[in-house]
Amino acid sequence: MLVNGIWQNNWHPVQAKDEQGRFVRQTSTFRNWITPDGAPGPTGTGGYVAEKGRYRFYVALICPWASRTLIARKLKGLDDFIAVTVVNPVLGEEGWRFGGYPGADADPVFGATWMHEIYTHADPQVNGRATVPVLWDEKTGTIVSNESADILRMFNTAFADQVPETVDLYPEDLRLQIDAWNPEIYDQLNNGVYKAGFASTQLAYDEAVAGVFAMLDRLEGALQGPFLFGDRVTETDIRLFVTLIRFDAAYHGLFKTNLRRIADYPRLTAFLRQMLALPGVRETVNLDHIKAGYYSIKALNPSGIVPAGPDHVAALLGDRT
Ligand SMILES: N[C@@H](CCC(=O)N[C@@H](CS)C(=O)NCC(=O)O)C(=O)O
Repeated sequence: MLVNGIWQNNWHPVQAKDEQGRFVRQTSTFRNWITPDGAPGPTGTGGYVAEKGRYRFYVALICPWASRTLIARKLKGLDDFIAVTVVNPVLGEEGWRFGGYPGADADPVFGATWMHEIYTHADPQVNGRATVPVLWDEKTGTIVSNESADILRMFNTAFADQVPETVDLYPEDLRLQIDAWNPEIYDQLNNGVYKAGFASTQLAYDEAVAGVFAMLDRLEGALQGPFLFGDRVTETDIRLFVTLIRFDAAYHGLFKTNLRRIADYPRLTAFLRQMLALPGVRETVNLDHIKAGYYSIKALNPSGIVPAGPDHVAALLGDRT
């Protein structure tokens, strides 16, 4: 991590924990918004006008937080508006790095080696972890946002008058439901699997696993299909999808969330198929990056061996049974 813009060699790839051994995720540091006219968004300062080609998006395909924003970019038809740079899925000795793995890109802006260099270009005194995703403004040379929940929402609205795509991922009439489900799904499931995986006490692990499966059971009961709130796909579906699609291949084994697989839940499995059938969503799922990335976490898998299976994405797509 970075302290006053200096990379710390004693950083720990596992994030902070509380006194009971529970994993604690850092909060994001850059919270500005791209808006149609550059007016400030709900947080941060203004000046970030929705201009085609102005912004670059740094992501890791292993990362569920980055992936939820990549899916929004696809569903909103923003491929030609916002360029993407994919980092190496294996967290290196100085965090995320560029290139050196199939499907990982070089940094086209600075030719940087490490993601933390992008952070110090934005703010030479920056403090905190060099996380992905990062939304970079090529015009002012800074980070607009490194908070995926905000980025998902700004992709929903900022370029709306410039693209033909009409899908609304945060529609007015569903906001109450979306705002009620999002934090619970986040706490028990999206971040819940990490709390199980990085627990350093039995108590913290037991608590987290109970939360994960309580939420999966609840979702299995609530999903009438095709999506959580009916016929329309919303940001809650995207937030749910990114964890479910990683579950059987990574969390079930590495994070020990192994009471059941998603494949054991018929409705959650049908939901995954629906999501994968949406335009562009399949392209955001890279099982090789997901497995290589998670199984390279030395604290959890010292040998670094990546398991052979399962190829559940192919199974979901019907390539194989
Ligand atoms: N609040 C952030 C969290 C992002 C996050 O934790 N990203 C992880 C990868 S999935 C990361 O970059 N970790 C590197 C580190 O913590 O050093 C968001 O949702 O955008």
